[in-house]
Amino acid sequence: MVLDDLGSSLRGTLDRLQGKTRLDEEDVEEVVREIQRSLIQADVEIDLVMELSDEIERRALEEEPPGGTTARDFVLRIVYEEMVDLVGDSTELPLESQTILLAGLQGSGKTTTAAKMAWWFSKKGLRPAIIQTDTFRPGAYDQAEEMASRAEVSFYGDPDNDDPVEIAREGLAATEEADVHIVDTAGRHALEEGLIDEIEAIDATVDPDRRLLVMDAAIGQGAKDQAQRFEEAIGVDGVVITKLDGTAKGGGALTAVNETDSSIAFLGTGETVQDVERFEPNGFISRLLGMGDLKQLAERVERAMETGDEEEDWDPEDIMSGQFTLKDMRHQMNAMNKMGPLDQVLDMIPGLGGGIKDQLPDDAMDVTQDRMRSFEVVMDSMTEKELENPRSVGANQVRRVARGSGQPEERVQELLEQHRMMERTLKQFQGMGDADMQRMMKRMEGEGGGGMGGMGGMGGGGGPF
Ligand SMILES: Nc1nc2c(ncn2[C@@H]2O[C@H](COP(=O)(O)OP(=O)(O)OP(=O)(O)O)[C@@H](O)[C@H]2O)c(=O)[nH]1
Repeated sequence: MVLDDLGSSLRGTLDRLQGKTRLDEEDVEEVVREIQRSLIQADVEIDLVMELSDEIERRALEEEPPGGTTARDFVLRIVYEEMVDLVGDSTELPLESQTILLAGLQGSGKTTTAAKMAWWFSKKGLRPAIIQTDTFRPGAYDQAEEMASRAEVSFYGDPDNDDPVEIAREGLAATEEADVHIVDTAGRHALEEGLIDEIEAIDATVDPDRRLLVMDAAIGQGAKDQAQRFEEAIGVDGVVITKLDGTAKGGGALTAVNETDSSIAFLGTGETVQDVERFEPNGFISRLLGMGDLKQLAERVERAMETGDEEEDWDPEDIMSGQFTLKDMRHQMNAMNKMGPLDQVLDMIPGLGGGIKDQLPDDAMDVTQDRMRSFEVVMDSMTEKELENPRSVGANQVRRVARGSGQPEERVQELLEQHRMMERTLKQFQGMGDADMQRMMKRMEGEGGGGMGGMGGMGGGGGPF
């Protein structure tokens, strides 16, 4: 899909930040370089690339990662927010009577998009009509009529009339029973004066509620000039990016959005009238970065910032007294991102510290780090409710979380099983008084300190991770 390169190379760079809770300039420069490289490859205009990457760099160096947030999540949230800010929300398209004018170069996909949008509006219960004013390209009328019948919507054109403005006027009158009028216009190979004059005349006649610039995803560096000219001529309220089902990157359309201070309305993903998607920034950017549901992650980091340093608020004794949630597990995993984490956590829990840490096998942490990384990615795609109450997670949620995180369902199940095991172990400790706790620790140490007893070792399987 769009900007796929950004997803894979950026993911690699961000994963290298996995164990860090603080960012140095070198880390940030590496992430920014990756973003610049990928956006340029995706045909985003260079000035826009520099503007975006400067802001990411500034924020990553100036802003404090909130407690309990890894450097990777912190940078990811910044990249996500800046990308969403760049593409903006989808163009407002109220489900009510309106007239929409489509403009764009020859072959950009206007006629196809007119039929796709008409089909989309008809599925929303509205009565759309397409008005075909292209008198320039032979065959335009027949193609438009054919596509309108495939979309099963009203159509108006006049193959015997060579005045597009008159066709537009007559078309509005002839389809007055429709509530959404989509006016398709002629394209040209380039931004000729004739094209601009014609589109200005049609615009003045139909006085549309919305003007959408239709752009082929492959447009590349030419997007800026094209967007500027149509913006000057009629003003652009939104962009439709077509042919995203091909290899094209679509970055040029991001330039057009920036240049016209507009937004993206639809994505064209094939030649049939059903191959159309309403633009949605969260899904678009999350898919783009290949990082599961980033909106969840961004909101979680946001909450960590609002509630202060969660790490300071979190008292490991909490897990001995109440419900043990996946958030507690995440805290422990974040603590593990620092130095010798479980040791610290154990030291924080009365009676659980002492000689146990010397019993942990050396490679335990390494095995745990790998599994922790994938557990983190899984948790990034879980809702607050699921994190608070993992026992409520059923088969459907497991499927959704696996899809959103890009992890196998088995990994999601493994996380839930590890949580249940850890919770069971902790319940054994909860009923104990300090004296009992001490006696238990002596017994465990007496048995060669077999790891954490019910908490298991740190190796694969059987342990809390
Ligand atoms: N694969 C793919 N092809 C598309 C898409 N949108 C349009 N096309 C194809 O691109 C070609 C041009 O589409 P049109 O809708 O005729 O483009 P136009 O802007 O109306 O062209 P003019 O009428 O000459 O100005 C056609 O072969 C369409 O089938 C898309 O999203 N994906």
